[in-house]
Amino acid sequence: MTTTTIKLHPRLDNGITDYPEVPDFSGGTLKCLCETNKVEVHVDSQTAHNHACGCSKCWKPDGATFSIVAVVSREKVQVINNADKLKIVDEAAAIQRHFCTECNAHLFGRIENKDHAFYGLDFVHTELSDDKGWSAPQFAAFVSSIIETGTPPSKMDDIRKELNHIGLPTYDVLSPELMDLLAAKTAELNGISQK
Ligand SMILES: N[C@@H](CCC(=O)N[C@@H](CSCO)C(=O)NCC(=O)O)C(=O)O
Repeated sequence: MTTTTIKLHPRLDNGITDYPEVPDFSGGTLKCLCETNKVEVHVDSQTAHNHACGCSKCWKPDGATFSIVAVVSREKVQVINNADKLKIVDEAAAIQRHFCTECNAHLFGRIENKDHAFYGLDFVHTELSDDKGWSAPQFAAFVSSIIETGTPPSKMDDIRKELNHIGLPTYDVLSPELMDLLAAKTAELNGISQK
């Protein structure tokens, strides 16, 4: 189905596969890619805002151009095994991505800044879970950002078409709904009331 030679992501290249979203799904366990002593993180909830992300910072499986990442309340995220293998990619980043120091998979990204619009939410890659029922990707974010990591601008038209073809609207930042939340937080922090 892919019209471009670019690999979007194994779960997007043949359409949106492996996302049999289940209405009352209540979560599952994310496991890192190590053969043994896997880091395990239990997510005790369905996720929201699942999306393909083209930014340079979100974890992608080998060969993929996009990550697939969703959010969930931080209280629902608990490391249950091999926490000692986790480290933070960049403590100065808005999203503190906790990765496995052996296989490099990102288990969860946490926002610690209480003034951030998304404080209280963790970012997770549910492809790291064998449990079936997680929410499916709904849009593609930070699409132009893939140029920053080597995709030629000449391929962007085909890539956007392909993302649209599989049902994902494309944005060069986040979705309008999430951008509105970020802007409303900025207004709040600046003491501007919405009439
Ligand atoms: N062009 C940059 C964009 C980086 C960026 O802003 N990434 C988003 C991704 S969130 C998931 O969709 C973000 O909010 N980052 C905050 C952070 O990483 O701490 C690039 O590609 O690097």
